[in-house]
Amino acid sequence: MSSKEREVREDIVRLSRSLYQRGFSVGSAGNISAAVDDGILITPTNSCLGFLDPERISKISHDGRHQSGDRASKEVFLHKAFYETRPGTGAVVHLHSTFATALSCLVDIDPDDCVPALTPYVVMRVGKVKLLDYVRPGDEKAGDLIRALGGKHAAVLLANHGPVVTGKDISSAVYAAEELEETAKLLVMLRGLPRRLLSDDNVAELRSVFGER
Ligand SMILES: O=C(O)[C@@H](O)C(=O)COP(=O)(O)O
Ligand SMILES: [Zn+2]
Repeated sequence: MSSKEREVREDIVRLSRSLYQRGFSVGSAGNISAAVDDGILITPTNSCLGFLDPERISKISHDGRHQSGDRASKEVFLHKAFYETRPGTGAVVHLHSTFATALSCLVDIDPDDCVPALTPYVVMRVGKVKLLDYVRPGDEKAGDLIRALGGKHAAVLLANHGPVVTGKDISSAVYAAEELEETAKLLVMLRGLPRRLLSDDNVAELRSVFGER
């Protein structure tokens, strides 16, 4: 195993533990993957993000075949679809974090922009979030839904399930997932209040200065 892969495995363990300890995931919910030169590392199915063993993390080839470690997360199709369609994706984080999941259950959110631009940081870190139709966890159709986005979104909400967020590497993806969760919390807190969103010009300025997610 290359020293780079060893480092990525340690990063997955460390950041997953941190997410678990801060309540971004509970029990065995959620899964995290990261690209390495010769495949994709992904958390094993039914594993707890708080207690991962770097040696037992699953490794699959780019075409989805199991290479080593425990059995891969059942959401491997979802993760693979992001790597295949969004160039520059180095990691994918799926959580059941409370507020983002709450948003994914609301009937009146805009499916094309379900996390409106409340603050600059969510625009910079997360970008426009698409709501994907409900499919059973582990259903291969989730991969088709991601592929149909053509790589345009760095983050999605799976209806009645939770967020999936990508990044160029594991820490960027985790930070973006945290930002999405905090923004979802603000949106839920502000429901029913006359909130002010960033204007289209504000968002355009952020995208031109910091790039589009
Ligand atoms: O919600 C589910 O069942 C999955 O999406 C999940 O979060 C955990 O599945 P595994 O990664 O297969 O444990
Ligand atoms: Zn899930």
